[in-house]
Amino acid sequence: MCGITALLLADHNLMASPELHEGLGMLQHRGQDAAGIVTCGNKGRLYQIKGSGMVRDVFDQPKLEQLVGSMGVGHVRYPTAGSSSTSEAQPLYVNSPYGITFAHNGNLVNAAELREFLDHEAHRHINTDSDSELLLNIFANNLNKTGKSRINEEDIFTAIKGIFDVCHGGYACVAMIAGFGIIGFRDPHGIRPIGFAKRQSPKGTDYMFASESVVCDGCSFTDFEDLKPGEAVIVNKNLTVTRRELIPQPSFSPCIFEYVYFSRPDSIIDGISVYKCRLAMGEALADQVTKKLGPNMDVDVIIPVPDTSRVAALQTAYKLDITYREGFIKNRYIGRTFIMPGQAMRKKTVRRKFNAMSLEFAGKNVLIVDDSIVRGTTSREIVQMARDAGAKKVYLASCAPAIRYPNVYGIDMPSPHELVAYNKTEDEIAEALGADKVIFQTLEGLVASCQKFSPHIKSWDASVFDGKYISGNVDEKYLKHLEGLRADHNKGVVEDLQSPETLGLYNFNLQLK
Ligand SMILES: O=P(O)(O)OC[C@H]1O[C@H](OP(=O)(O)OP(=O)(O)O)[C@H](O)[C@@H]1O
Ligand SMILES: NC(=O)CC[C@H](N)C(=O)O
Ligand SMILES: [Mg+2]
Repeated sequence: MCGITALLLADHNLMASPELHEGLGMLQHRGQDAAGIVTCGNKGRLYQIKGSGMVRDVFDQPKLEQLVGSMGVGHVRYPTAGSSSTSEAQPLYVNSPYGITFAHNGNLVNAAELREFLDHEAHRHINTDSDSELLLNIFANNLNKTGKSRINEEDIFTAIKGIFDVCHGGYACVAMIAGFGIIGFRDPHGIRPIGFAKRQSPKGTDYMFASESVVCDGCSFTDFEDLKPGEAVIVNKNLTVTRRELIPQPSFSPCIFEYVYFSRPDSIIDGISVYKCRLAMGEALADQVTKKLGPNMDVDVIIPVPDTSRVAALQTAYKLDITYREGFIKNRYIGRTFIMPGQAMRKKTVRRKFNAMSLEFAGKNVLIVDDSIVRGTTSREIVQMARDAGAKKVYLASCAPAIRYPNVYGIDMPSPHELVAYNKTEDEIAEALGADKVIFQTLEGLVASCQKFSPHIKSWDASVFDGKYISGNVDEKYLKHLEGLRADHNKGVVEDLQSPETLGLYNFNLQLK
């Protein structure tokens, strides 16, 4: 999952970079590998700072001051294609036509086909293994077909419709055309989230796009609206907003994992409060716990795995009328582990990140609640820590069902063999994690927890739970190919091969020193 944002200020004498930077800080939980901002000055010149690491590693005050201009785009990255090399940090840029910068959240499932088309037919040079570079070049190629020296909104809508026709997978995108304005669009299934909001200022209305509403809230924008599946919104530098649904009958299937784990609880995505969904997941989980452990269960205390499971775990405890306690203390300076690259780093980090307080575990039967169990990295360590802290019995409950299938739409889970639940029964999973029992949410329970707040959403991308992929182009052959490219044990090999020429065309990382 990546985070994207774009901002256009009504007052052309102000700078967009400070708020883009703040916005990226609020999206940090969506990507920790790289961050970047590109702004556009009044003469149509672009200014870029991007590099590997967290937002705080890439930017400082002097750098932000170099990013002049009242409009810009920003990105935080969690790679799902290519490598974590700095050369694939976003936003990406092509000078022809018109000077386009681009930021993408999601993943394409027909990247190989697009790459071939761009090479053989469009004759566009692709410099990295990033699928986002392909999306950008399809957009550029479509815009180029106008043959015009200056384009208008119609041309942009036609170019985006052209993307929808050929690019399959999950994609929420923002773009900026130099001297023209900013654009947001969302794939025809609306798998990945994006919305936009406005703010009155003395010179007119400012506009902001963001992956999550929390960014717009935090920057005092109001009237946040999600983009519809297959919709594009253009805000030009004269502050005219034009929006169009480019797919007549889109099939809306937003990613349900946004509600389980990815999004911040204080975001409203597609009209649904993530916080409320997590409370509902906690309640539904309580029913499963009762079913599996019986109404007279021997659980003394419920303990969440910080951070994401807290909201749901509290509600599970409330519904079961069992004491809730924060037994694991998390080091607040260590980021999310699931989105870190490589199993070795994830494992090491989990161990350093948590500390179990014996006074909450010693001599007790504990029910540990997490939002999801994916590779089992967290659960394995947590269960052991609970035992080391003196727990008698350790039950483990997950607010999401067992994850048994890869994700292909922007979450880096490319290999079923890395998933702890793959090909295992619940008892086998419990054994693998060292728990006395594991209890999973049912898929019906999860869907109902989100659906109750969103009767307008009839279908969800729940592919990691049920193996049903909404877009075309996902078959056994593709899944094998993806696993070959991106499974943890292969990723290292690919990255080594690319090294050391991963500096990127503009050597932007040299500016960072
Ligand atoms: O089974 P695993 O492969 O370990 O993945 C699942 C765990 O990873 C996530 O936590 P993370 O530390 O990324 O973020 P959080 O602090 O938001 O909970 C998630 O909340 C689970 O705890
Ligand atoms: N997680 C994402 O959204 C990743 C975007 C894009 N596929 C990349 O790897 O950069
Ligand atoms: Mg967690």
